[in-house]
Amino acid sequence: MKVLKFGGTSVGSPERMKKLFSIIESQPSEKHIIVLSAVSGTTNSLEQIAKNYLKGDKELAITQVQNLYEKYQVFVSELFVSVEGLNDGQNLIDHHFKLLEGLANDLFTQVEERIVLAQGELLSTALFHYYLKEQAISSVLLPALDFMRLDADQEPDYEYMTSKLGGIMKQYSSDTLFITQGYICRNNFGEVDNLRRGGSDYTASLIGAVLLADEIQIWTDIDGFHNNDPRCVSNTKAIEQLSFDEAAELAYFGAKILHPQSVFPAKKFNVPVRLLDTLLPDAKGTLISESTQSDGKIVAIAAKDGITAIRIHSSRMLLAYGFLRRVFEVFERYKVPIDMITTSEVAVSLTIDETIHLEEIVRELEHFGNVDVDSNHSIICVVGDFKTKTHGHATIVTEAVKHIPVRMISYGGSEHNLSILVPEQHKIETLRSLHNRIF
Ligand SMILES: Nc1ncnc2c1ncn2[C@@H]1O[C@H](COP(=O)(O)OP(=O)(O)O)[C@@H](O)[C@H]1O
Ligand SMILES: N[C@@H](CC(=O)OP(=O)(O)O)C(=O)O
Repeated sequence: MKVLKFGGTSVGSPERMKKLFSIIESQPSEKHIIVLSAVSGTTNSLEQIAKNYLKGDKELAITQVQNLYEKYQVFVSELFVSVEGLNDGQNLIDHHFKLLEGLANDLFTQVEERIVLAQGELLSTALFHYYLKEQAISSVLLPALDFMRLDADQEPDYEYMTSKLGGIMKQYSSDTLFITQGYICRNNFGEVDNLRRGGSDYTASLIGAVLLADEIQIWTDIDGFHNNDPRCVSNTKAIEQLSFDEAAELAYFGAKILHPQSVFPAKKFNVPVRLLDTLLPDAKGTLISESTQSDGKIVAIAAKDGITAIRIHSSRMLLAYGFLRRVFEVFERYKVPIDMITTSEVAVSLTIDETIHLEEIVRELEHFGNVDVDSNHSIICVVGDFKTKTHGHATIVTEAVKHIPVRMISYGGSEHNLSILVPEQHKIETLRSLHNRIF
Protein backbone atom coordinates (compact mmCIF):
# COMPACT_ATOMS: atom_id res chain seq x y z
CA MET A 1 0.00 0.00 0.00
CA LYS A 2 1.16 3.54 -0.80
CA VAL A 3 0.12 6.90 0.60
CA LEU A 4 0.29 9.74 -1.93
CA LYS A 5 0.00 13.35 -0.79
CA PHE A 6 -0.73 16.17 -3.24
CA GLY A 7 -0.28 19.75 -2.02
CA GLY A 8 -2.27 22.91 -2.66
CA THR A 9 -0.45 23.71 -5.90
CA SER A 10 -1.09 20.19 -7.27
CA VAL A 11 -4.87 20.66 -6.86
CA GLY A 12 -4.70 24.42 -7.47
CA SER A 13 -6.80 24.49 -10.67
CA PRO A 14 -9.16 22.18 -12.59
CA GLU A 15 -6.27 21.49 -15.04
CA ARG A 16 -3.98 20.47 -12.18
CA MET A 17 -6.66 18.21 -10.71
CA LYS A 18 -7.06 16.50 -14.10
CA LYS A 19 -3.27 16.03 -14.28
CA LEU A 20 -3.40 14.47 -10.83
CA PHE A 21 -5.99 12.02 -12.11
CA SER A 22 -3.59 10.88 -14.85
CA ILE A 23 -0.82 10.34 -12.26
CA ILE A 24 -3.12 8.21 -10.12
CA GLU A 25 -4.41 6.29 -13.11
CA SER A 26 -0.85 5.33 -14.08
CA GLN A 27 -0.04 3.83 -10.65
CA PRO A 28 0.20 0.03 -10.35
CA SER A 29 -3.04 -1.60 -9.16
CA GLU A 30 -2.38 -1.82 -5.43
CA LYS A 31 -4.06 0.03 -2.55
CA HIS A 32 -3.51 3.81 -2.62
CA ILE A 33 -4.54 6.40 -0.08
CA ILE A 34 -4.59 9.88 -1.63
CA VAL A 35 -4.14 12.76 0.83
CA LEU A 36 -5.11 16.16 -0.53
CA SER A 37 -4.49 19.70 0.70
CA ALA A 38 -6.90 22.56 0.07
CA VAL A 39 -6.79 24.26 -3.33
CA SER A 40 -3.87 26.73 -3.09
CA GLY A 41 -4.88 30.08 -1.62
CA THR A 42 -8.01 28.66 0.04
CA THR A 43 -6.57 28.21 3.55
CA ASN A 44 -5.21 31.80 3.41
CA SER A 45 -8.70 33.07 2.49
CA LEU A 46 -10.31 30.97 5.22
CA GLU A 47 -7.81 32.38 7.74
CA GLN A 48 -8.90 35.90 6.75
CA ILE A 49 -12.60 34.99 7.01
CA ALA A 50 -12.11 33.47 10.47
CA LYS A 51 -10.04 36.48 11.60
CA ASN A 52 -12.83 38.88 10.61
CA TYR A 53 -15.55 36.77 12.24
CA LEU A 54 -13.43 36.67 15.41
CA LYS A 55 -13.03 40.48 15.30
CA GLY A 56 -16.79 40.85 14.86
CA ASP A 57 -16.50 42.27 11.33
CA LYS A 58 -19.24 40.00 9.93
CA GLU A 59 -19.88 42.12 6.85
CA LEU A 60 -16.29 41.83 5.63
CA ALA A 61 -16.21 38.11 6.49
CA ILE A 62 -19.38 37.46 4.43
CA THR A 63 -18.00 39.44 1.46
CA GLN A 64 -14.86 37.27 1.62
CA VAL A 65 -17.00 34.11 1.80
CA GLN A 66 -18.89 35.24 -1.32
CA ASN A 67 -15.68 36.04 -3.21
CA LEU A 68 -14.31 32.59 -2.44
CA TYR A 69 -17.63 30.99 -3.42
CA GLU A 70 -17.42 32.67 -6.84
CA LYS A 71 -13.94 31.18 -7.37
CA TYR A 72 -15.28 27.71 -6.55
CA GLN A 73 -18.23 28.18 -8.93
CA VAL A 74 -15.73 28.74 -11.75
CA PHE A 75 -13.67 25.77 -10.52
CA VAL A 76 -16.74 23.48 -10.61
CA SER A 77 -17.82 24.71 -14.07
CA GLU A 78 -14.34 23.97 -15.47
CA LEU A 79 -13.77 20.64 -13.69
CA PHE A 80 -16.95 18.77 -14.63
CA VAL A 81 -18.58 18.17 -18.01
CA SER A 82 -21.53 15.89 -17.17
CA VAL A 83 -24.82 17.17 -15.72
CA GLU A 84 -24.37 14.80 -12.78
CA GLY A 85 -20.82 15.99 -12.13
CA LEU A 86 -21.84 19.66 -12.34
CA ASN A 87 -24.74 18.99 -9.93
CA ASP A 88 -22.53 17.09 -7.46
CA GLY A 89 -19.95 19.91 -7.53
CA GLN A 90 -22.55 22.68 -7.20
CA ASN A 91 -24.38 20.97 -4.31
CA LEU A 92 -21.07 20.39 -2.56
CA ILE A 93 -19.91 24.00 -2.69
CA ASP A 94 -23.41 25.27 -1.79
CA HIS A 95 -23.34 23.10 1.33
CA HIS A 96 -19.89 24.27 2.51
CA PHE A 97 -20.40 27.96 1.72
CA LYS A 98 -23.83 28.00 3.42
CA LEU A 99 -22.08 26.69 6.53
CA LEU A 100 -19.45 29.45 6.25
CA GLU A 101 -22.11 32.17 5.85
CA GLY A 102 -24.28 30.69 8.60
CA LEU A 103 -21.49 31.21 11.14
CA ALA A 104 -22.37 34.93 11.10
CA ASN A 105 -25.50 34.11 13.14
CA ASP A 106 -23.75 32.38 16.05
CA LEU A 107 -21.14 33.08 18.67
CA PHE A 108 -17.76 32.80 16.94
CA THR A 109 -14.92 31.37 19.04
CA GLN A 110 -11.67 29.53 18.29
CA VAL A 111 -13.73 26.35 17.92
CA GLU A 112 -15.61 27.88 14.97
CA GLU A 113 -12.32 29.29 13.63
CA ARG A 114 -10.96 25.76 13.28
CA ILE A 115 -14.20 24.62 11.63
CA VAL A 116 -13.72 27.40 9.04
CA LEU A 117 -10.09 26.36 8.41
CA ALA A 118 -11.19 22.74 7.81
CA GLN A 119 -13.45 23.60 4.87
CA GLY A 120 -10.60 23.83 2.30
CA GLU A 121 -9.57 20.17 2.53
CA LEU A 122 -13.20 19.01 2.84
CA LEU A 123 -13.92 20.80 -0.46
CA SER A 124 -10.85 19.67 -2.43
CA THR A 125 -11.19 15.99 -1.50
CA ALA A 126 -14.92 15.83 -2.29
CA LEU A 127 -14.41 17.68 -5.58
CA PHE A 128 -11.73 15.17 -6.58
CA HIS A 129 -13.90 12.24 -5.46
CA TYR A 130 -16.75 13.50 -7.69
CA TYR A 131 -14.31 14.09 -10.54
CA LEU A 132 -13.15 10.46 -10.28
CA LYS A 133 -16.81 9.39 -10.25
CA GLU A 134 -17.35 11.34 -13.49
CA GLN A 135 -14.37 9.45 -14.97
CA ALA A 136 -16.04 6.17 -13.89
CA ILE A 137 -13.32 5.47 -11.30
CA SER A 138 -14.63 4.29 -7.96
CA SER A 139 -13.00 5.68 -4.84
CA VAL A 140 -13.76 5.80 -1.12
CA LEU A 141 -13.85 9.24 0.51
CA LEU A 142 -12.42 8.70 4.01
CA PRO A 143 -13.27 11.49 6.50
CA ALA A 144 -9.98 12.33 8.25
CA LEU A 145 -12.03 13.65 11.19
CA ASP A 146 -13.04 10.03 11.88
CA PHE A 147 -9.49 8.80 12.54
CA MET A 148 -6.89 11.64 12.83
CA ARG A 149 -6.58 12.67 16.46
CA LEU A 150 -4.20 14.65 18.67
CA ASP A 151 -3.77 13.95 22.38
CA ALA A 152 -3.79 16.47 25.24
CA ASP A 153 -0.16 17.46 24.44
CA GLN A 154 -1.08 18.13 20.80
CA GLU A 155 0.87 15.01 19.83
CA PRO A 156 -0.53 12.39 17.42
CA ASP A 157 -2.61 9.76 19.22
CA TYR A 158 -0.96 6.78 17.47
CA GLU A 159 -2.92 4.14 19.36
CA TYR A 160 -6.29 5.68 18.50
CA MET A 161 -5.33 6.26 14.87
CA THR A 162 -3.96 2.74 14.41
CA SER A 163 -7.10 1.09 15.73
CA LYS A 164 -9.56 3.51 14.07
CA LEU A 165 -7.97 3.65 10.63
CA GLY A 166 -7.03 -0.04 10.74
CA GLY A 167 -10.68 -0.85 11.43
CA ILE A 168 -11.94 1.40 8.62
CA MET A 169 -9.50 -0.14 6.12
CA LYS A 170 -10.70 -3.64 7.07
CA GLN A 171 -14.27 -2.54 6.29
CA TYR A 172 -13.15 -1.61 2.77
CA SER A 173 -10.84 -4.57 2.19
CA SER A 174 -11.78 -4.99 -1.47
CA ASP A 175 -11.45 -1.28 -2.41
CA THR A 176 -8.16 0.04 -3.78
CA LEU A 177 -8.47 3.82 -4.07
CA PHE A 178 -9.06 6.04 -1.03
CA ILE A 179 -9.13 9.82 -0.74
CA THR A 180 -8.77 11.73 2.50
CA GLN A 181 -8.12 15.23 3.82
CA GLY A 182 -4.67 16.42 4.82
CA TYR A 183 -4.17 18.98 7.61
CA ILE A 184 -7.46 18.46 9.51
CA CYS A 185 -7.93 16.36 12.64
CA ARG A 186 -9.70 16.31 15.99
CA ASN A 187 -8.18 17.30 19.32
CA ASN A 188 -8.55 15.37 22.57
CA PHE A 189 -11.89 17.10 23.24
CA GLY A 190 -13.19 15.73 19.93
CA GLU A 191 -13.31 19.24 18.43
CA VAL A 192 -12.25 19.96 14.84
CA ASP A 193 -8.59 20.98 14.85
CA ASN A 194 -5.65 21.02 12.44
CA LEU A 195 -1.97 20.10 12.19
CA ARG A 196 -0.89 23.73 11.58
CA ARG A 197 -0.07 25.31 8.24
CA GLY A 198 1.51 22.96 5.72
CA GLY A 199 0.29 20.02 7.82
CA SER A 200 -0.94 17.77 4.98
CA ASP A 201 2.56 16.26 4.65
CA TYR A 202 2.27 15.36 8.33
CA THR A 203 -1.13 13.70 7.72
CA ALA A 204 0.36 11.56 4.93
CA SER A 205 3.28 10.56 7.11
CA LEU A 206 1.01 9.66 10.04
CA ILE A 207 -1.28 7.56 7.84
CA GLY A 208 1.69 5.82 6.20
CA ALA A 209 3.19 5.14 9.62
CA VAL A 210 0.12 3.73 11.36
CA LEU A 211 -0.78 1.54 8.37
CA LEU A 212 2.88 0.52 7.85
CA ALA A 213 2.64 1.51 4.18
CA ASP A 214 5.30 0.49 1.64
CA GLU A 215 5.97 4.13 0.81
CA ILE A 216 4.75 7.66 1.53
CA GLN A 217 4.91 9.86 -1.54
CA ILE A 218 4.82 13.66 -1.27
CA TRP A 219 3.95 15.09 -4.68
CA THR A 220 4.65 18.77 -5.17
CA ASP A 221 5.75 21.30 -7.80
CA ILE A 222 9.49 20.54 -7.77
CA ASP A 223 11.53 17.43 -8.66
CA GLY A 224 12.60 16.59 -5.10
CA PHE A 225 14.55 17.97 -2.19
CA HIS A 226 17.08 20.47 -3.58
CA ASN A 227 20.53 21.07 -2.15
CA ASN A 228 19.64 24.73 -1.45
CA ASP A 229 16.53 26.93 -1.37
CA PRO A 230 15.51 27.30 -5.05
CA ARG A 231 13.64 30.52 -4.19
CA CYS A 232 16.95 32.17 -3.20
CA VAL A 233 19.68 30.37 -5.20
CA SER A 234 19.46 29.72 -8.93
CA ASN A 235 21.58 26.64 -9.73
CA THR A 236 20.21 24.18 -7.14
CA LYS A 237 19.94 20.42 -7.81
CA ALA A 238 17.61 17.66 -6.58
CA ILE A 239 19.18 15.22 -4.08
CA GLU A 240 18.57 11.52 -4.85
CA GLN A 241 18.76 10.18 -1.33
CA LEU A 242 18.60 11.57 2.21
CA SER A 243 18.47 9.90 5.61
CA PHE A 244 15.48 10.57 7.89
CA ASP A 245 17.70 12.64 10.19
CA GLU A 246 19.15 14.76 7.39
CA ALA A 247 15.67 15.41 5.95
CA ALA A 248 14.30 16.27 9.42
CA GLU A 249 17.07 18.84 10.03
CA LEU A 250 16.54 20.44 6.61
CA ALA A 251 12.74 20.54 6.97
CA TYR A 252 12.94 21.94 10.49
CA PHE A 253 15.44 24.57 9.44
CA GLY A 254 13.36 25.98 6.61
CA ALA A 255 13.32 23.70 3.53
CA LYS A 256 9.69 24.42 2.77
CA ILE A 257 9.17 21.36 0.57
CA LEU A 258 8.46 19.22 3.67
CA HIS A 259 6.52 19.97 6.87
CA PRO A 260 9.06 19.88 9.74
CA GLN A 261 7.20 17.27 11.79
CA SER A 262 6.43 14.95 8.90
CA VAL A 263 9.70 12.99 8.97
CA PHE A 264 9.23 11.75 12.54
CA PRO A 265 6.30 9.29 12.10
CA ALA A 266 7.91 7.84 8.95
CA LYS A 267 11.22 7.37 10.79
CA LYS A 268 9.52 5.90 13.88
CA PHE A 269 7.84 3.18 11.78
CA ASN A 270 10.65 3.02 9.17
CA VAL A 271 8.44 3.83 6.18
CA PRO A 272 10.36 5.41 3.27
CA VAL A 273 9.26 8.83 2.00
CA ARG A 274 9.64 9.81 -1.67
CA LEU A 275 9.36 13.41 -2.87
CA LEU A 276 8.01 13.63 -6.43
CA ASP A 277 7.03 16.27 -8.99
CA THR A 278 3.47 16.43 -10.40
CA LEU A 279 4.75 18.26 -13.49
CA LEU A 280 7.57 15.74 -14.11
CA PRO A 281 6.06 12.48 -12.82
CA ASP A 282 8.89 10.38 -14.25
CA ALA A 283 11.68 12.30 -12.53
CA LYS A 284 13.49 10.28 -9.82
CA GLY A 285 12.75 12.70 -6.98
CA THR A 286 14.26 12.21 -3.53
CA LEU A 287 14.10 9.06 -1.44
CA ILE A 288 14.18 9.60 2.33
CA SER A 289 14.96 6.42 4.26
CA GLU A 290 17.35 5.00 6.85
CA SER A 291 20.29 5.14 4.44
CA THR A 292 22.17 8.13 3.13
CA GLN A 293 24.60 8.80 0.33
CA SER A 294 26.28 11.79 1.95
CA ASP A 295 29.40 9.80 2.99
CA GLY A 296 31.61 12.53 4.46
CA LYS A 297 30.07 15.26 2.29
CA ILE A 298 27.81 18.25 2.79
CA VAL A 299 24.48 17.47 1.05
CA ALA A 300 22.27 20.52 1.47
CA ILE A 301 21.70 23.96 2.94
CA ALA A 302 18.45 25.45 4.25
CA ALA A 303 17.42 28.69 5.95
CA LYS A 304 14.82 29.52 8.58
CA ASP A 305 13.70 33.14 9.01
CA GLY A 306 12.09 35.07 11.85
CA ILE A 307 14.64 34.02 14.45
CA THR A 308 15.26 35.99 17.65
CA ALA A 309 18.58 35.63 19.49
CA ILE A 310 18.73 36.21 23.25
CA ARG A 311 22.00 36.65 25.13
CA ILE A 312 22.12 36.37 28.94
CA HIS A 313 25.36 37.75 30.34
CA SER A 314 26.04 36.96 33.96
CA SER A 315 29.18 36.80 36.08
CA ARG A 316 27.17 34.46 38.32
CA MET A 317 27.54 31.84 35.59
CA LEU A 318 31.29 31.68 36.23
CA LEU A 319 32.15 28.24 37.66
CA ALA A 320 28.47 27.78 38.62
CA TYR A 321 26.29 24.76 38.05
CA GLY A 322 22.52 24.73 37.58
CA PHE A 323 22.57 28.08 35.74
CA LEU A 324 21.52 26.68 32.36
CA ARG A 325 18.79 24.60 33.95
CA ARG A 326 17.27 27.75 35.47
CA VAL A 327 17.46 29.53 32.09
CA PHE A 328 15.84 26.58 30.29
CA GLU A 329 13.07 26.40 32.88
CA VAL A 330 11.96 29.91 31.91
CA PHE A 331 11.45 28.79 28.29
CA GLU A 332 9.79 25.59 29.44
CA ARG A 333 7.26 27.55 31.52
CA TYR A 334 6.18 29.45 28.40
CA LYS A 335 6.33 26.30 26.19
CA VAL A 336 8.79 28.04 23.85
CA PRO A 337 11.26 25.73 22.07
CA ILE A 338 14.92 26.73 21.76
CA ASP A 339 16.60 26.12 18.37
CA MET A 340 20.28 27.03 18.74
CA ILE A 341 22.46 27.49 21.78
CA THR A 342 26.06 28.61 22.34
CA THR A 343 27.79 29.26 25.65
CA SER A 344 30.87 30.94 27.08
CA GLU A 345 31.96 30.97 30.72
CA VAL A 346 30.04 34.19 31.42
CA ALA A 347 27.25 34.26 28.85
CA VAL A 348 24.81 32.10 26.97
CA SER A 349 23.12 32.88 23.64
CA LEU A 350 20.09 31.02 22.39
CA THR A 351 17.50 31.42 19.66
CA ILE A 352 13.73 31.11 19.49
CA ASP A 353 11.23 31.51 16.64
CA GLU A 354 8.16 32.01 18.80
CA THR A 355 7.97 35.53 20.26
CA ILE A 356 4.45 35.71 21.76
CA HIS A 357 5.88 35.54 25.30
CA LEU A 358 9.17 37.33 24.57
CA GLU A 359 8.51 40.21 26.99
CA GLU A 360 7.68 37.93 29.92
CA ILE A 361 10.65 35.67 29.14
CA VAL A 362 13.09 38.60 29.03
CA ARG A 363 11.68 39.97 32.30
CA GLU A 364 12.33 36.63 34.01
CA LEU A 365 15.79 36.20 32.47
CA GLU A 366 16.80 39.64 33.76
CA HIS A 367 16.88 38.11 37.25
CA PHE A 368 20.00 36.19 36.11
CA GLY A 369 21.95 39.03 34.44
CA ASN A 370 21.96 41.44 31.49
CA VAL A 371 19.79 40.39 28.58
CA ASP A 372 20.21 41.48 24.91
CA VAL A 373 17.63 40.64 22.25
CA ASP A 374 18.40 40.62 18.51
CA SER A 375 15.38 39.99 16.28
CA ASN A 376 15.06 39.42 12.49
CA HIS A 377 17.79 36.82 12.14
CA SER A 378 18.01 33.67 9.98
CA ILE A 379 19.43 30.29 10.88
CA ILE A 380 21.42 28.85 8.00
CA CYS A 381 21.64 25.09 8.42
CA VAL A 382 24.34 23.09 6.62
CA VAL A 383 23.57 19.36 6.56
CA GLY A 384 25.79 16.43 5.67
CA ASP A 385 27.77 13.53 7.03
CA PHE A 386 30.18 15.05 9.57
CA LYS A 387 30.94 11.67 11.13
CA THR A 388 32.87 9.83 8.42
CA LYS A 389 35.11 12.83 7.69
CA THR A 390 35.53 14.73 10.91
CA HIS A 391 37.68 17.64 9.73
CA GLY A 392 37.40 20.47 7.24
CA HIS A 393 33.64 21.13 7.22
CA ALA A 394 33.74 24.04 9.67
CA THR A 395 36.59 25.65 7.72
CA ILE A 396 34.63 25.45 4.46
CA VAL A 397 31.62 27.11 6.08
CA THR A 398 33.48 29.85 7.95
CA GLU A 399 35.60 30.65 4.90
CA ALA A 400 32.48 30.98 2.71
CA VAL A 401 30.87 33.43 5.13
CA LYS A 402 33.96 35.43 6.11
CA HIS A 403 32.36 38.66 4.74
CA ILE A 404 29.05 38.13 6.61
CA PRO A 405 28.40 39.31 10.21
CA VAL A 406 27.78 35.96 11.95
CA ARG A 407 25.96 36.20 15.30
CA MET A 408 26.22 32.51 16.39
CA ILE A 409 27.77 29.21 15.21
CA SER A 410 26.61 25.78 16.40
CA TYR A 411 28.55 22.63 15.50
CA GLY A 412 28.75 19.19 17.10
CA GLY A 413 25.15 19.03 18.38
CA SER A 414 24.51 16.23 15.93
CA GLU A 415 26.73 14.41 13.45
CA HIS A 416 25.09 16.06 10.48
CA ASN A 417 24.31 19.70 11.25
CA LEU A 418 26.33 22.89 11.34
CA SER A 419 24.21 26.02 11.86
CA ILE A 420 25.04 29.70 11.74
CA LEU A 421 22.90 32.66 12.69
CA VAL A 422 23.03 35.78 10.50
CA PRO A 423 20.93 38.96 10.24
CA GLU A 424 17.98 38.30 7.88
CA GLN A 425 19.21 40.85 5.32
CA HIS A 426 22.34 38.70 4.79
CA LYS A 427 20.43 35.42 4.32
CA ILE A 428 20.42 35.26 0.53
CA GLU A 429 24.08 36.27 0.24
CA THR A 430 24.99 33.62 2.85
CA LEU A 431 23.06 30.89 1.00
CA ARG A 432 24.65 31.85 -2.33
CA SER A 433 28.16 32.15 -0.95
CA LEU A 434 27.93 28.74 0.78
CA HIS A 435 26.42 27.21 -2.35
CA ASN A 436 29.25 28.46 -4.57
CA ARG A 437 31.89 27.26 -2.11
CA ILE A 438 30.35 23.83 -1.40
CA PHE A 439 28.64 22.58 -4.58
N1 LIG B 1 15.40 22.62 -0.38
C1 LIG B 1 14.29 22.72 -1.11
N2 LIG B 1 14.03 21.81 -2.07
C2 LIG B 1 12.90 21.86 -2.83
N3 LIG B 1 11.97 22.84 -2.70
C3 LIG B 1 12.17 23.77 -1.77
C4 LIG B 1 13.33 23.77 -0.93
N4 LIG B 1 13.25 24.85 -0.10
C5 LIG B 1 12.11 25.49 -0.41
N5 LIG B 1 11.44 24.86 -1.41
C6 LIG B 1 10.15 25.31 -1.97
O1 LIG B 1 9.11 24.41 -1.59
C7 LIG B 1 8.09 24.45 -2.59
C8 LIG B 1 7.17 23.24 -2.46
O2 LIG B 1 6.52 23.27 -1.21
P1 LIG B 1 4.99 23.75 -1.07
O3 LIG B 1 4.76 25.04 -1.80
O4 LIG B 1 4.61 23.67 0.37
O5 LIG B 1 4.27 22.59 -1.90
P2 LIG B 1 2.78 22.07 -1.82
O6 LIG B 1 1.85 23.24 -2.04
O7 LIG B 1 2.75 21.07 -2.93
O8 LIG B 1 2.63 21.44 -0.46
C9 LIG B 1 8.89 24.47 -3.88
O9 LIG B 1 8.17 25.07 -4.92
C10 LIG B 1 10.14 25.28 -3.52
O10 LIG B 1 10.05 26.61 -3.95
N1 LIG C 1 -4.15 23.71 3.47
C1 LIG C 1 -3.13 23.72 4.48
C2 LIG C 1 -2.39 22.42 4.52
C3 LIG C 1 -1.24 22.16 3.59
O1 LIG C 1 -0.45 21.32 3.91
O2 LIG C 1 -1.09 22.83 2.43
P1 LIG C 1 0.14 22.54 1.34
O3 LIG C 1 0.25 21.05 1.15
O4 LIG C 1 -0.32 23.25 0.10
O5 LIG C 1 1.42 23.12 1.92
C4 LIG C 1 -2.23 24.95 4.37
O6 LIG C 1 -2.42 25.75 3.45
O7 LIG C 1 -1.38 25.15 5.21
